[in-house]
Amino acid sequence: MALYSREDDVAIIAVNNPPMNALSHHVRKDLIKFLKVAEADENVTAIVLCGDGRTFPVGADIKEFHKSVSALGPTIIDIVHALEKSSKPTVAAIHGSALGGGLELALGCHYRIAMSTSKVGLPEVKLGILPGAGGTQRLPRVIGLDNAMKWIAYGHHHPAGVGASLGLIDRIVAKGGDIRRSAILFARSMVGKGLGQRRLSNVSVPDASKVEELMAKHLKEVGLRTRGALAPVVCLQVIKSSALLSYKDGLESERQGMMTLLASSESKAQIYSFFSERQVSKWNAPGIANHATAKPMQVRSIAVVGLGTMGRGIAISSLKAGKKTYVVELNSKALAAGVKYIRGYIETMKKRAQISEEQAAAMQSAIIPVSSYNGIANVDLVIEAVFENMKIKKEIFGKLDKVCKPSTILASNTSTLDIDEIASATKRPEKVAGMHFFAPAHIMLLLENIYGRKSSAETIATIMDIGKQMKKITVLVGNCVGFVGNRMYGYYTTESVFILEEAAYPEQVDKVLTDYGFAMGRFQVGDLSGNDIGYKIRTGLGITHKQQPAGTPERKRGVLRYCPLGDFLVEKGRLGLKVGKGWYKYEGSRTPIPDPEVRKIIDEYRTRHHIVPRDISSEEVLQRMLYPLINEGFKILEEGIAANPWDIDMIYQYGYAWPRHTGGPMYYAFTIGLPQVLKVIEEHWKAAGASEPHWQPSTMLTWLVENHGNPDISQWMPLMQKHKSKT
Ligand SMILES: CCCCCCCCCCCCC[C@H](O)CC(=O)SCCNC(=O)CCNC(=O)[C@H](O)C(C)(C)COP(=O)(O)OP(=O)(O)OC[C@H]1O[C@@H](n2cnc3c(N)ncnc32)[C@H](O)[C@@H]1OP(=O)(O)O
Ligand SMILES: NC(=O)c1ccc[n+]([C@@H]2O[C@H](COP(=O)([O-])OP(=O)(O)OC[C@H]3O[C@@H](n4cnc5c(N)ncnc54)[C@H](O)[C@@H]3O)[C@@H](O)[C@H]2O)c1
Repeated sequence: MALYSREDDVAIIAVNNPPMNALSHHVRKDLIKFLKVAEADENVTAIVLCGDGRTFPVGADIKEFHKSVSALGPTIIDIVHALEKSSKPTVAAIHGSALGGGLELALGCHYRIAMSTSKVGLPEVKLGILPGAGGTQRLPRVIGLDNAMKWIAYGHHHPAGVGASLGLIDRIVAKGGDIRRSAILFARSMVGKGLGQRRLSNVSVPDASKVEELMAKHLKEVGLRTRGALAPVVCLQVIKSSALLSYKDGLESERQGMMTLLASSESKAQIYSFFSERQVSKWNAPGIANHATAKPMQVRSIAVVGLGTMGRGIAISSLKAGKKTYVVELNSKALAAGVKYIRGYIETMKKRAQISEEQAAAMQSAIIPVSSYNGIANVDLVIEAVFENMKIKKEIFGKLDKVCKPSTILASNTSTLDIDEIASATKRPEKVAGMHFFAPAHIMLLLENIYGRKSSAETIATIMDIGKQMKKITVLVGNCVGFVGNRMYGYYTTESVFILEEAAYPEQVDKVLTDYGFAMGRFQVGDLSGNDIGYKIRTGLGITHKQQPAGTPERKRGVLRYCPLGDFLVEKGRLGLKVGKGWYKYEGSRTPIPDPEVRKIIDEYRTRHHIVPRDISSEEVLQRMLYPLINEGFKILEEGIAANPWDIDMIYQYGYAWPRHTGGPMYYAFTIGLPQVLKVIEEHWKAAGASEPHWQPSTMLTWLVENHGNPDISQWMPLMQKHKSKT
């Protein structure tokens, strides 16, 4: 709802719809009603619009989208027009954030004042839609076409100070000031001044003459940065109309653009992603605990053991979260190198103004270098990030168990190993868990937390809370080889080399993936992270080409199909970008260049095995890359390793750069339709048989299709649970 009050001659209309003052239908009804009251009251000379509680409205109520209620009048644009038409000065008093429809309301006001700490923006594009209450027409009239294109096509939130420098905000109220009082005084001071040019629909776009040039520039940038997504392109086209058409016709173009986007699968996927991102924090470890019942332990200090690629980033994340951070290497040279990197990185963040001088100083003084486990006896949490080797990890956990105080939680950053086996090296398995960060750990937003068979409720709640404090998208999963992310990814890479064998070169496969929306294809990613990583894992499993006794068939490992092309590359020193060659070659930059040498390796291999390469369609490549991964996702759900399909989707969006506008592997399967996905998987299974188990259809997928067709993704788990409880 909204609240109406008077401060002498100034009417105050405050949106009151906790937690974020979203502009739900009932709020819109109140706003229009109170604007009429204020307009009719002759004792009112000016009107202040504000938000109660945490914030100014942050936009339309996203829960109403794709439901008819979002279209029910009064709409936000009706309120924008009522604010603008008012004969009395209207002032938006912004605290917290003014986003989306919230900022559009503010653009309807004649004036805008904001707290210096506030954020403003039109982030609709991140929901796969556009600002649909006049924002595409009004923002360019204030901040110019060039800025508006940037703001709307990327949807970033901007500090109010930046808005002020562009003329969007008329006055800034310093931190600690009273925004409502300032707005009342400001509104009163504007009474009697002309409102004509304050009504944005009357104003023209300042840089309208540059429209074609700006359009070309932004379309190019958007194409590169938000590959494959429709909304940024439609946003730009609609903003363009603000420079070419009347306000009224521009609004019509905005309405049509909105209708197109609302009907797209992309907006549904993005809205799903918005809620999924928030849903994952409501974790559940069945039979142990959940987010509502378990209490985290207070963690003041964290020790990071191993300062290689991962440990350094984890230590920076810990320092950013304000923790006293012990950094551990047994070898003094390795310790010094790790500490130097961490200290240097903090200074770089300071230089780039990503952190203040005080924060940098606090982080520097919170680093405690240690070269023996005894030095970390009293820490609250240890995160181990040493070599991926079970024997070494068990040895370290055994030692940590003896040295650390009984309450210390011991976590491993292993990317594949069994958490229960690691825990078995301690006498405190209830205090052991996995915290799987992604490289680079201080940049990547995903944290995949793993609970073991014996992890306690408090341990799980604590690692989830630490993820939140580190500002990560933190997803809780159960224990299995590779957990959720890497277990599924394994089949993606397996199938990719099978495609090379049969039909395509790396650049062809990668092109299909980038056309789908990935920033990079599978082979470019391999080169970037290092082809030796996978090689080490395969070596651990004893399956690389080199490890096989003479006479072993090149294309078989036991009964399973195998393709050694990745082994050949590594054995020829083609480790990836770091050495300038891998699946591609690199000539002094990160740009991958298709390499005739790689083609030769593939061609010779095909000839040796009498494989005649065949034509392969992009559709087949995409299905073969994505469907085994999806199939494995269903197996993971079936086994209870992930509690919900959106947990998997968030792992893929934030850990593996899955294009957000398709929602994630599980949501994408829902979009395609489960029956169609199952049909393709079954065809491959029939053709490949037991030698390619990743094509064996998941029982859950099969059951869902046979009994429910393509049920809504929100129903997959309830339907399965109901079914299981009956059987
Ligand atoms: C059937 C066909 C009909 C066709 C008719 C079409 C007509 C449609 C006309 C539409 C006009 C469009 C108007 C406008 O242009 C569109 C919009 O405004 S879209 C919304 C734009 N705004 C945003 O995207 C902001 C979203 N929110 C955030 O980014 C963050 O919440 C925040 C503001 C940065 C704060 O972050 P945090 O502090 O971390 O808080 P949380 O994110 O955890 O949020 C707390 C809680 O609030 C819920 N919530 C937040 N914003 C909204 C919202 N806009 N609507 C609904 N709910 C919201 C959030 O989900 C959390 O709740 P929980 O999920 O934990 O229960
Ligand atoms: N590199 C990645 O992309 C990535 C991603 C996610 C998870 N992981 C996992 O993180 C862990 C570390 O990987 P990495 O890539 O950082 O390895 P790395 O080889 O870069 O670093 C390992 C570090 O551990 C140190 N070390 C070894 N034994 C030690 C001991 N007993 N005590 C203290 N320090 C010791 C080494 O000196 C080295 O600095 C592995 O389990 C790996 O699977 C790696």
